[in-house]
Amino acid sequence: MAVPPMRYLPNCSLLFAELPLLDRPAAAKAAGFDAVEFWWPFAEPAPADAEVDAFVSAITDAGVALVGLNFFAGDLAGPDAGVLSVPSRSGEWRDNVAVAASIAERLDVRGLNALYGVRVDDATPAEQDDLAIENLVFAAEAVEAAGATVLIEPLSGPKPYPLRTAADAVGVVEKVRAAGAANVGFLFDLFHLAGNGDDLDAAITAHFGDIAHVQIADVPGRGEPGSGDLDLVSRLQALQDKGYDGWVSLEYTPSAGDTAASLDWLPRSQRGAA
Ligand SMILES: O=C(O)C(=O)CO
Repeated sequence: MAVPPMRYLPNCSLLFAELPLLDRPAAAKAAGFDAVEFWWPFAEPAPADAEVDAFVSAITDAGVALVGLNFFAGDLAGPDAGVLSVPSRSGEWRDNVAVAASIAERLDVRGLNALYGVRVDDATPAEQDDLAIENLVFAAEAVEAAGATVLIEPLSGPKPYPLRTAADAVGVVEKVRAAGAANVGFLFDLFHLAGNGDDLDAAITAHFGDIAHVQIADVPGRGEPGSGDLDLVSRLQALQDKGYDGWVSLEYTPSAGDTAASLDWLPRSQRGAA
């Protein structure tokens, strides 16, 4: 498989996960990458300063850029997929935004991924959507000084997560912009969208101007490119042909559990920042 020369980075919540979290940035650097991203790396929305400092040091000591970071998303391995549209969790969201914004300022993080949250029984979809826009504007304003963009991602899977298509996610981007925050963009995750049966080519055509970040994994299985049957190469080529010059995150689970072996498809010469 020959992928176009783009700026690739590993998502270190899934890649290098055979190592302790704080050892992963250095492992990514040793594997040839200049940048990484993480899902929220702490159990709490507002961890102790010492925990944050240790994470920041792991990034800077490794000599990589932290390009992307998810905001706190609740129990992502369990029932949650974000907290920002869940009324009982707005306090956690606001506490978390302050910490995430400070990390963004310290490390010059470009994109902060704001998972939308699942539907809950004690609020209507309309109430959750109104709260989501309010909380997204709050986050966008908080990270503006760092020059960062808030990212909106569609997800696949069984949770009652309402953003399933590119149009769903871009609809939220447009509402946040209409509410006054310009630094918000669409996270074009090819794995989740393909898993939901969305038309990737149509999404690139219709929503290219809103794409602020790209994530890839193969389908089915969320393994490395080549482990499934999704045509990632032609979609990356289409993005490049249209002028996408942002980052492409490798957000997959190495199919044999070994990150080094899972990177054979990406020559070392294509791993550094272009
Ligand atoms: O939960 C997931 O699958 C994600 O992609 C989070 O960003």
